[in-house]
Amino acid sequence: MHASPPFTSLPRPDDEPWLQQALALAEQAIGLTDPNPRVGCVIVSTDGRLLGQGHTQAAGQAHAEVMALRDAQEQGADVRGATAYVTLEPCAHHGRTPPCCDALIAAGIARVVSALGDPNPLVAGQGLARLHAAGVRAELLPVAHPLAVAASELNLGFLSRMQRGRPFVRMKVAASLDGRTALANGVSKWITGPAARRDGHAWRRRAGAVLTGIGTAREDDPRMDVREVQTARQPQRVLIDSRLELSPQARLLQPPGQLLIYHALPDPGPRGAILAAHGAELVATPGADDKPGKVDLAVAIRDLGQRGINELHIEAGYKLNGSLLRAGLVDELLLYVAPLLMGDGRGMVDLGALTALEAAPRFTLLDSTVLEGDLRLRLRPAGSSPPL
Ligand SMILES: NC(=O)C1=CN([C@@H]2O[C@H](COP(=O)(O)OP(=O)(O)OC[C@H]3O[C@@H](n4cnc5c(N)ncnc54)[C@H](OP(=O)(O)O)[C@@H]3O)[C@@H](O)[C@H]2O)C=CC1
Ligand SMILES: Nc1c(N[C@@H]2O[C@H](COP(=O)(O)O)[C@@H](O)[C@H]2O)[nH]c(=O)[nH]c1=O
Repeated sequence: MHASPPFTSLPRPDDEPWLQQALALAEQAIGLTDPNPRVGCVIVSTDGRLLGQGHTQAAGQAHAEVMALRDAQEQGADVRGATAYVTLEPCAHHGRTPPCCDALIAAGIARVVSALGDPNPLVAGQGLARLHAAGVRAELLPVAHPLAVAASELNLGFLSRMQRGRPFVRMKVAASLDGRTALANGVSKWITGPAARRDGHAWRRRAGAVLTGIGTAREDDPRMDVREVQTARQPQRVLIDSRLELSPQARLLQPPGQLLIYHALPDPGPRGAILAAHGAELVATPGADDKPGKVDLAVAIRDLGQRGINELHIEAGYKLNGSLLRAGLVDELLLYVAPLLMGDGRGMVDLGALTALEAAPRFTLLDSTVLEGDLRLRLRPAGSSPPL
């Protein structure tokens, strides 16, 4: 969903470092802006001086363009005639804050270079059109430009929600060399080392919600919060618990008011009442006839999109992982492999017995990194394309 020409144009060579800087600012908005996108803005004078910069704040607060204009003002810089580099098309609509386009126009900005068009089909292109109509030179990078790709990777969750109505789903798994995620008796702490676990928390922090299954809740009594890295807010915690079997003593219910449970019961009954009294929000999403008594995972994930969740982080056991993968609901696999063998035990993903390799899900490797002796692989389903 991008504005049509005449806006699309290749950046000039001297634009690229400023766009990179705007992207670096946008990265600072990770874990802060949900449900809004992560946006950075840099304002530069015609003779190449940095006048102001900023990134989007928490939802309801200032957007990147306003932060950059404020920064310039605080420094006494005159932004008339300057160029604003933004990682996402400035908004033209009144949301919780006034339109950024108007702020840029009022400040006398002469040129706006945007890495990405607004993916919201209801408003796409309107920001650039409004700037253009006000005499501002509005430019948009071609979608395949590496800086446009970097901007969309940073906002995959927002793009996914706008274009597919559901979050970008990242499944995290910590496994042994022989692909085990728990011993046969359910013990799984810890397979990976501290650096890999800290890295896992950085990915939790990035997400608007962390989702697990009742099997994991039962065996591990996990907290599913962000503790190992600093964060401005905790992601929403989500449990798939078809029959509302969660113990009221579960750590997921602490602190109260932060757990969302999808279940499949026609009537939540006394168990539901107890969980609700412990602060859980219960949502019935019963499956269709082929999965009676089970949560409809696609419906639950779509509901999370409606609640403003851009990136959804899954940390579940092999059963739920298998159901999500088979339903085509997984966009990325974050796999930590630790150098140990665990013998008989639980695998990563329950796919049942496949009879042909053609039916085996294949992945494309995005990147790999070593974290103090553990290996992290980031993979996407082969043939899938990100929601650009
Ligand atoms: N190393 C790692 O990265 C991790 C390891 N683990 C380990 O995994 C083990 C738990 O695994 P597991 O029991 O598979 O736990 P899960 O978290 O996968 O939860 C299992 C539950 O998910 C439900 N489920 C599966 N598919 C669906 C569906 N389509 N709709 C609704 N519900 C569904 C099942 O419900 P139903 O019973 O109705 O079929 C089942 O009860 C523990 O030992 C834990 O330590 C857990 C997380 C991460
Ligand atoms: N065993 C294992 C992981 N397991 C995941 O971490 C969860 C515990 O989360 P918390 O209670 O917040 O600390 C657990 O339920 C499971 O989902 N993660 C890893 O990075 N490495 C590991 O070796």
